Amino acid sequence: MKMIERLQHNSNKSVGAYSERDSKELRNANSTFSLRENFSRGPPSGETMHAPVYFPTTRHFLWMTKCVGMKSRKCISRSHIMPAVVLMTVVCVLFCIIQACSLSHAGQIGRNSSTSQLYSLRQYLVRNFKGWSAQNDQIRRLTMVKEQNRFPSCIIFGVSKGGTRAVCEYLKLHPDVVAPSDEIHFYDNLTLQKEKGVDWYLRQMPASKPNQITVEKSPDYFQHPQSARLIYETNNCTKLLLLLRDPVERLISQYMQLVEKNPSLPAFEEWVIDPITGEVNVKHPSVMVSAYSQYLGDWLSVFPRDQIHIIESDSLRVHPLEEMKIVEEFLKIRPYFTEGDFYFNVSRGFYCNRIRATGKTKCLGKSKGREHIPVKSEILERLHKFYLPYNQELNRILKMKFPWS
Ligand SMILES: Nc1ncnc2c1ncn2[C@@H]1O[C@H](COP(=O)(O)OS(=O)(=O)O)[C@@H](OP(=O)(O)O)[C@H]1O
Repeated sequence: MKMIERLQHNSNKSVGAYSERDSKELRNANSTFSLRENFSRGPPSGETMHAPVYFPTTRHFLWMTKCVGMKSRKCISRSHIMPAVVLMTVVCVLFCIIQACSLSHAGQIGRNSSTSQLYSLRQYLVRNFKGWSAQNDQIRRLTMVKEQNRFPSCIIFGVSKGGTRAVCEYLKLHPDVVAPSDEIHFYDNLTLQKEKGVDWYLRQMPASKPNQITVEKSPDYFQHPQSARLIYETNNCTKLLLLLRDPVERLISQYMQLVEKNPSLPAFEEWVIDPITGEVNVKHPSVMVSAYSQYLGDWLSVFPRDQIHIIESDSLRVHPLEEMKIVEEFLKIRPYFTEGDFYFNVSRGFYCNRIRATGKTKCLGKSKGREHIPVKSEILERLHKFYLPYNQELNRILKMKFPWS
């Protein structure tokens, strides 16, 4: 205490005149006082506020009166500046990363899982800090990157094994198109509709900019009785893409997929022919999906014909560029596809893509283009005969003719 009194006594000395020994002692003295203790004591009687440097509680007092208000440069020492610079650098770097991820998600930069995680972090921060959110919106307005989740303008609604993945992947190359990477299966799943609702469906769509359209592909919508009406109720302007393939080929393709998942499935002939009646087994939903006319009526009773574009699968396989140009026109997106975007991959047996930005090639996964089992001609004939009336009805409804109908 003696030492403190001496220091208080010296309080009218100038800072410069203060000896190094004194300041060392002052530091030690201050460190023995708790913050609360010092403030409750207040300045000793007779002590004036203009020289708080020499008051025993100087350190805390300084922080309260000068440093916090940043009015005095004296109190900003090197030990304060360095952490502040480091902190500001970290904040700036984080801000840049998060903004970059935002752009990336909007399709400006390549996407990967870590950027989408950071994008989610950014979304979380934006939601939670309203001030930052307002600032962020302003930045977005200024940079014209107004990205948001939108309901699909186009749904590839069927048919399963018709080449739906190929069309979706081709479309995703177009800069004006975004699409979820997976099938959403919302309109063919009553539980999803009841429990999660249409807001959930919207959240599954990737963010898009105003000049982009969203495309979704879930080929099982085609045979689901409620899908057409539900899609129309969500967005009656939705354009629909339908791929139709030779019904027998489509059935064999689906059987190949089923048998890969369940190797104990009977051989194709036994599976497709009902052992009791000796007729085509209509109990298999997969058999009936190829009876296209059965389902198409539902869609045409809800959607105007000009909102549905039909692609014949074999034509897409052989002439992808021509078919995609027609799709561009149908979707009213700017012409983008050129010959250089497609190349025939001999080992896969279909066209794959060449990515413009990187020059790399991109093919569909191994689950596409499975080798088909050989089927006896007698079974093939029976199947063609079975589908004939459905194909004729299809021609009548669509006023079109297909190579297999
Ligand atoms: N470019 C192109 N054009 C036309 N068809 C193509 C193309 N690329 C792949 N395929 C064939 O599409 C079949 C898979 O169809 P989907 O993608 O609709 O299958 S799925 O319903 O999503 O599982 C699948 O049929 P299978 O060969 O019978 O497996 C593919 O061969």
